[in-house]
Amino acid sequence: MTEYTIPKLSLASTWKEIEFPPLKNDLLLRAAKGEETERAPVWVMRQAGRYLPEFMEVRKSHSFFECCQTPSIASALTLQPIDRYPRLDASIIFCDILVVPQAMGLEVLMEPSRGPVLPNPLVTPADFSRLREDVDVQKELGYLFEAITMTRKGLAGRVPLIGFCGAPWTLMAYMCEGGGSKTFEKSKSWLYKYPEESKALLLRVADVCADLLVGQVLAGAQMLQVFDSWAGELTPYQFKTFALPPLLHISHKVRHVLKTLGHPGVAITLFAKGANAPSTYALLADPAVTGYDNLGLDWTVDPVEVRELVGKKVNLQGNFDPTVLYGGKEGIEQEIKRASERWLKAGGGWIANLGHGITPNVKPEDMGWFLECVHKYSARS
Ligand SMILES: Cc1c2[nH]c(c1CCC(=O)O)Cc1[nH]c(c(CCC(=O)O)c1C)Cc1[nH]c(c(CCC(=O)O)c1C)Cc1[nH]c(c(C)c1CCC(=O)O)C2
Repeated sequence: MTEYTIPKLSLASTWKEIEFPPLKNDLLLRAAKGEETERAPVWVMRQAGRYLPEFMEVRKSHSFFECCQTPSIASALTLQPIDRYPRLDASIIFCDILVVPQAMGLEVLMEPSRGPVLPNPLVTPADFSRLREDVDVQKELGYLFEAITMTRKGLAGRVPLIGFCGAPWTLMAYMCEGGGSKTFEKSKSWLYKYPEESKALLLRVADVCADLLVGQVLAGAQMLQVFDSWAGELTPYQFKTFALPPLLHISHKVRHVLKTLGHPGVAITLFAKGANAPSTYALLADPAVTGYDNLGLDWTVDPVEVRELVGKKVNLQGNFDPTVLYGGKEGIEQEIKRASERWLKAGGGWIANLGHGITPNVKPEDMGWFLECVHKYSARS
């Protein structure tokens, strides 16, 4: 693969001409630069999702991927939580990580009871022949760029807009398993049986991810996040050997291409869920090396302990237990107070978030209360 080929994107030459309303709340962007902000900016993974009645209403008449692929719907869904919760400090574009395998030529369905299903997964490396050689991100995923520009205008500067993609290992897991998995039998056996082919696949996926992220930034995304939801399935050795190189390809390519196009660049967050070995943190501690300014933490770690391991160069995001939202008003308040004290003790840039996505049975008013508590208890005196 030629390193860092400039993707063919319609916005490559025109991005400077798009005019956006000025940003009124820059808390997120400041925390992502390492500032110890007056209180933590807060947003939630999957904040536009099934716990919101207004989301379910739209889903009655549109399939999941129809929502992703129709810019006006994706934009409306992104704005739903922002309209409902004035305390949110960021929006994240409505889409899914699995649009990358789709762009590479695999069919992906979203089944109501099972979640994502890929009816024809990759079984052996011979199946690479079913993947597109050169993925034209503009052609396959241009709808996402359109949705981003539309959404950033619709936000009217209320909060910044985050673009995202899945991490290559997590996407490979879906592409080989054919959907979610408890054992990761198929995808992990690839790492043992076909290590070199796995690396090649991961890099191919990474290249598409990088182009997708570049396109999102040119379209107006003000920050980026890479979701490695299944990083915790890997041994620390496998994370270093298989997951990390393509993650670095993404961040370095995104930075290189944006610079080449005269763009100042944006902060990038890596959420490698479950990648909590001290030796893994050591690999991710320096943004100058990794290209990732922020690390998203899941709820199983303590921010003071992580801060001791990573130092202060990298900013941290997280990591309230997602099930705290089922804890009732008092339970929510107590836990946000307790956990916020740990975060303030940890110091450095902090973006408040849950340690994983918000789940469908959360009551919308409890989400509102959670946000209120974060505003209160994350304040630095
Ligand atoms: C692993 C993963 C996926 N998708 C994503 C991840 C990484 C984050 C994580 O670990 O949760 C990322 C994602 N998916 C979605 C977003 C939108 C932006 C946001 O965070 O609000 C984002 C950032 C919408 C979605 N993606 C999905 C929904 C719900 C599906 C529906 O409407 O039927 C939404 C709102 C579907 C989806 N998509 C995926 C799964 C496993 C599921 C089923 C689980 C579920 O239903 O919650 C794959």
